Amino acid sequence: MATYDYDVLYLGSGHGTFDGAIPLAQTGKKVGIIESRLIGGTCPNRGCNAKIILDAPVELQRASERLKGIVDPVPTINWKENVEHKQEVIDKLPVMISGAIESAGIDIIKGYGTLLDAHTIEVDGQPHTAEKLVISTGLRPNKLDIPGTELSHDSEDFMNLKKLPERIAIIGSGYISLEFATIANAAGSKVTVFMHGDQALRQFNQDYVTAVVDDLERRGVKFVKFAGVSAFEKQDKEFVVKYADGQQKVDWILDATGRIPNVENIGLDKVGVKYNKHGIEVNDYLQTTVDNIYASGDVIDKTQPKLTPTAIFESMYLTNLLSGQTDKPIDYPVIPSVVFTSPRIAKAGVSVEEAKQKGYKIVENHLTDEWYRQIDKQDLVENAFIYNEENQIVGVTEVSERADDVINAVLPLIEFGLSDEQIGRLVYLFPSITASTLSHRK
Ligand SMILES: Cc1cc2nc3c(=O)[nH]c(=O)nc-3n(C[C@H](O)[C@H](O)[C@H](O)COP(=O)(O)OP(=O)(O)OC[C@H]3O[C@@H](n4cnc5c(N)ncnc54)[C@H](O)[C@@H]3O)c2cc1C
Ligand SMILES: NC(=O)c1ccc[n+]([C@@H]2O[C@H](COP(=O)([O-])OP(=O)(O)OC[C@H]3O[C@@H](n4cnc5c(N)ncnc54)[C@H](O)[C@@H]3O)[C@@H](O)[C@H]2O)c1
Repeated sequence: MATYDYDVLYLGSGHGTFDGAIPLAQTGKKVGIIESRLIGGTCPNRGCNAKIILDAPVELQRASERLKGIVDPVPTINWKENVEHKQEVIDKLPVMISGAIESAGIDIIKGYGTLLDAHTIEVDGQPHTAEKLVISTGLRPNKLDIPGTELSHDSEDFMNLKKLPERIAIIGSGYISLEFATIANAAGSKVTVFMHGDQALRQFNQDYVTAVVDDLERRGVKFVKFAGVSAFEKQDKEFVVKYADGQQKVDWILDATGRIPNVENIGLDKVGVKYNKHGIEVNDYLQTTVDNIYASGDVIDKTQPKLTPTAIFESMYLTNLLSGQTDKPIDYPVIPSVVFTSPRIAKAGVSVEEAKQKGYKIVENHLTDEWYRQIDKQDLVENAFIYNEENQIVGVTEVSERADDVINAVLPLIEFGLSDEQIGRLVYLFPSITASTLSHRK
């Protein structure tokens, strides 16, 4: 039998890898991780963690704005300090994650890996072999294929800006666009969002999205629908966005038109791992078209949302599969999702749209005047609970400043299909967002 350097070798070190690789090594497997950039991947270093730190002062500013007269004055955001604070907090993350990886006895191999054959990944001319490989190379920002595309920037560049540009153009109207439009607008930049069509955040309840977009418009963000952005140009110190109805001068351009899988130039074709423009093709065991090669995280072509909780769940599933603790296919739980605008929009399970198609019961609540939400004078609180034929909650969505907490609170009720009687036995702290929200569930 062939001997390899490792039992399992991961390509990429994000959440699709490290959450599962650490417990896998603790089962006694010899594990290696190859990473070309910062350990921990996108989420801690240039995604979720970084973004939510930049957003914290926006939350504070919004709350002070609503409590004007009680809390004065409404704070302004010091961009430079905010970015420095973000950096100080996130700089510790790759160090901490590397420490946890190495304490578990895992080798970290720094460099860009390319598959040579089904058991070998080469880094800087050095082959590393393993019985099983896990490809977890994530996504990278899309770049519009238009003249002047090199003049635009990505989400990572935005979060590292030392000075906030006076005028920012954001292309696209998905998660990154709306979250960053919120942050830049609150910090004082003039933002224009160039939309592909006439709908932002298409995966979310459109009534809630419209309310958030209207609020951003009132705050000065301009939305250009069916923009048909065709070119970027540089004129002296300014940049010009050319679009269907004309052109607009700005100081900085953010291309937020989606993220694409890192599947090229890593040797997948050579070894026969199939992929397409959505990512690597896997079966229900996260196994690729080559038996001993698996994939995990955002790089997989999947219907599940490409988010950190999904990547963590997949890497933990592979821990169990590759250590022999399960031989069952992956069984995804309900994966919640939130867009960190202010107010936020969050959801889990069956959507209102699907519920209408299926004839499910929909309980809609307008909770702006509810006493708990009036503590900080929230001016937009709407939610919807979806019930199936057995009267179990199968979906929930909310727009409010606390929408993320609400969805987390309702999630176990959906995932475990609790009956009304069982939910009645859950006694929550009072006063609290969970107690307040669940009292309006039916
Ligand atoms: C701006 C932004 C904000 C986000 N906010 C949220 C959020 O609030 N909540 C949420 O759930 N999700 C959020 N996400 C998504 C989240 O970051 C991803 O779902 C998550 O990071 C996926 O983990 P992963 O391990 O699959 O990929 P990644 O974290 O991208 O890790 C892949 C790693 O592989 C490395 N790599 C690639 N190719 C090679 C190679 N050939 N050799 C060596 N190394 C290689 C890369 O350098 C990278 O470190 C956000 C993403 C972005 C961009
Ligand atoms: N809160 C979160 O969980 C969070 C936050 C940020 C990012 N993310 C992750 O990162 C991924 C990428 O975020 P994103 O906002 O870049 O992608 P996205 O898929 O959410 O949005 C892309 C946007 O670009 C638009 N677009 C596509 N092609 C275009 C074109 N040619 N011209 C103009 N617009 C075009 C789309 O219509 C859409 O509005 C998300 O899907 C998500 O997985 C998650």
